[in-house]
Amino acid sequence: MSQSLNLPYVALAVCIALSIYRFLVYPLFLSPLSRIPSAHPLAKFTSLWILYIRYRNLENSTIHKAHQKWGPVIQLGPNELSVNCVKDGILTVYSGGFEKGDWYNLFANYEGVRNMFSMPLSKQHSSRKRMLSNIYSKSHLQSSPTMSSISSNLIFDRFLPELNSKGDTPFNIYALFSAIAMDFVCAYLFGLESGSNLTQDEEFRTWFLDLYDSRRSYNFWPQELPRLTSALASIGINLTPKWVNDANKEIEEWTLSMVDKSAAVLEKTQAQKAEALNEADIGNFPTVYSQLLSASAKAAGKDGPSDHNRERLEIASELLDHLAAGFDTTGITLTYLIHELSQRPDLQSSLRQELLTLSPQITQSNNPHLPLPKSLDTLPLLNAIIEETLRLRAAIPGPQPRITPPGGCTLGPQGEYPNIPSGIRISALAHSLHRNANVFTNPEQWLPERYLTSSDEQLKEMRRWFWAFGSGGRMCVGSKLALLEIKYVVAALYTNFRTVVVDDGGIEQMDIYTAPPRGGKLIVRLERVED
Ligand code: HEM
Repeated sequence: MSQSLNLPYVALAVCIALSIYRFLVYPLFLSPLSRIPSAHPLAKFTSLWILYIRYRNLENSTIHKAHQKWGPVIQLGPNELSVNCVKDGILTVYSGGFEKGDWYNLFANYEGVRNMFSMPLSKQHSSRKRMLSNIYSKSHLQSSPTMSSISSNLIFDRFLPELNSKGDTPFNIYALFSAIAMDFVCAYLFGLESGSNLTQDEEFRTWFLDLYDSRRSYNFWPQELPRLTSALASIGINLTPKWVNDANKEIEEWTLSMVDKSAAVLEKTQAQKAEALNEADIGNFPTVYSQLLSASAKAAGKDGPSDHNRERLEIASELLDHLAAGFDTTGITLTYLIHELSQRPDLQSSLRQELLTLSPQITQSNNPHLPLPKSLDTLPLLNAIIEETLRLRAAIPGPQPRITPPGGCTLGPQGEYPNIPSGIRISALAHSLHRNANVFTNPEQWLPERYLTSSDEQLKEMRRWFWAFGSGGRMCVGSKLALLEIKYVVAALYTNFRTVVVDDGGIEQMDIYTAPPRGGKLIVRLERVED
């Protein structure tokens, strides 16, 4: 009798002992992660702390402060780490074998149609990347007649006329930069005629940018708690408001319309190669669409794709990701570059002097002739200004999560943390890597001069830590396109104008993965420069 009475107490005691072991003793003393410093006292035991930080949009600054306090490897949750070093840090995590997890599912489009960015496994990802890398390479972009025609058209027929139309009226240059960046990327994806024209169509620009921005703060639930989000959705509780899904659908429809126009252009010209087109049509060639279509057909074999609608959605999902990844980031970078340069009139003058050495100069009278892209690469100040903006104001400053592979890994600059198990979420973030004071003196200051006066050794070190485009197999495929368009836009602007900030309220970057100015604007006034 007394024995059976004791049984529940014994069971309770066992449960308590097991819980103490599982939730206190193991994480504090026995887990291979136990020696790694915690970003917060709760991080060893629960993910609630880091979830709260993410929910409040405080992630990048909080993780950075924790790295400054606790070193290059820190624990964010029972199964989550952050690294802030190159050796046994980003070189380990981003060089292969560490797959993407559920966090990237959100970037699939058309109800789950994956694109390169959201493909979890490297095998599938690399086969898609092989289809696309060549057309995004520097050599291809710099020698492509289509890219040359696109650049000339967008700079002379859209961007400069738009700037000229402003007179001395202040305007939001962030919206204009987002527009020209979208037109560049869409023209390369779909061709000039089938792509966007946000630069000249202000009404459409406002519609699109509002639609796009309205969705920004609704990523938390599906990205951080995907299972809870879908479980609640299955019983009718939607954590993402319906209008966000509607906004996504509108953007998807818009992309499909550009895909279909590109298909019609290709069919009309019956050309798969840009070289086959005549001079007038060259800018209308849908480079990326055409490449993806032919590479997919090749991959499908001689019978071609079995489901044409599925193929259309696969292509649209991929291209939608490129336009979204391409316009937002480039617009943000240009905005911060102008914000910084506007505080430095002396540097604007030096930049202009450098730009006047280009041949031909980027003035309306030289329309349609632009200097070659490679001549822009040789301008030290222009390149230093861009590199420094990408460092201090990385458009994607937030963590890029990966999962530790089967077999685990070793972390820490001196390999201090061996035996990290598989299945751990691990990230690095440009925000922190770019603020290492041992590498970038006065890291919080925008100092393009650092690239002009540092020794070769220092420059090499700065470039090892430069991470605005990520690194490894999943690194940004569009980095060379972004740099090309940024250089043309900045060169066109400062050859012809000075910029003066009128209102920079809310210019600070949001503390999120892709980080635009909090206020969504930068109001400037242009002053025409005389020859
Ligand atoms: C200043 C401009 C840009 C910045 C700072 C930037 C930054 C990045 C970063 C950091 C990643 C890796 C993200 C991660 O793994 O979580 C990435 C990936 C990517 N970016 Fe960019 N990007 C820029 C412009 C562009 C442009 C113009 C395109 C147009 C094609 C583009 C397309 C992509 C794609 C498709 C990926 C996924 C690559 C893959 O999964 O292999 N980006 N970008």
